[in-house]
Amino acid sequence: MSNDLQLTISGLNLRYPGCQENALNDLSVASRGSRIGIIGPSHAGKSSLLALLAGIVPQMIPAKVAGAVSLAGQDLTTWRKRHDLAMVQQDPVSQLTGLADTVYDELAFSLLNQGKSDAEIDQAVQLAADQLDLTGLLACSPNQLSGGQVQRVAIASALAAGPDLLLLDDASSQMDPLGREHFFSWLKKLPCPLLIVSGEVDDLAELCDQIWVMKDGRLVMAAAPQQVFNALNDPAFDKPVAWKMARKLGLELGGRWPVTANELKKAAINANRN
Ligand SMILES: Nc1ncnc2c1ncn2[C@@H]1O[C@H](COP(=O)(O)OP(=O)(O)OP(=O)(O)O)[C@@H](O)[C@H]1O
Repeated sequence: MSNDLQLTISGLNLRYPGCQENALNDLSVASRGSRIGIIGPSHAGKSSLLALLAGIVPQMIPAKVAGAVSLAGQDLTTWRKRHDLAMVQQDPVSQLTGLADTVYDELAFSLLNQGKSDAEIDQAVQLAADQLDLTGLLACSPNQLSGGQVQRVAIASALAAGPDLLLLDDASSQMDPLGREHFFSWLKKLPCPLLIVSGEVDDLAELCDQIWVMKDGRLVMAAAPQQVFNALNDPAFDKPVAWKMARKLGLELGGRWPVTANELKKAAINANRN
């Protein structure tokens, strides 16, 4: 699989038992690039979409599903049999094994199950810990950690197994501002494709090749961040700070308001030249 996500969804409908409404309604979209951000208000269906891609729905959480999903030209079920997909859910504590005495053991857990050697496990654990800034916490009990630290452990555990695709559902919600900044700059260097649900529109604008906008189980728009935040006119969706500043200062770039710090800088330089 190339680094592009190559995810195609056609006419996807999902309804939980006993519900009157679909959680996903006739969703059709094709990914562009390797890092896709998903935004939307509560109940938009963001978590349901990720849970379906991960196989949690309908395997563990029952739901009626119709439509087609393919990854790299294979249908989702076939792709999942041949590849590793990792998902970090909204509540990181529920994702810890509950069996590990230390953060090291927690990170090693899935690798042990994969039958890796001690040396391979140690190398993968040290690398994942280093990437998520957890090296100093490897000897600690997972029970002693803050919410943001638990989120980083859950992400490092997912990463240690070397997934072909990473799904992150609001995985930075409990991190402090500095932790979140490190986390998003680390995501930029991630070698595998990524689908990330987050309310951090500034970070998503900087990180993502494409943003999917969802509301009430429907896809409202799928486009590059600059296109999305310039076209969205719904108060339910926040705009990046760069967009707000550019609009206040009248700093356009190619007929649109910038959405990243770099774009804002370019627009300011252009304005000074003219
Ligand atoms: N296990 C479930 N059983 C029944 N209904 C569910 C279940 N999970 C989600 N729903 C419903 O499906 C709809 C979409 O929920 P979902 O969690 O996917 O949205 P979301 O965009 O992730 O929302 P949030 O941002 O609040 O997490 C909601 O109406 C929700 O109540």
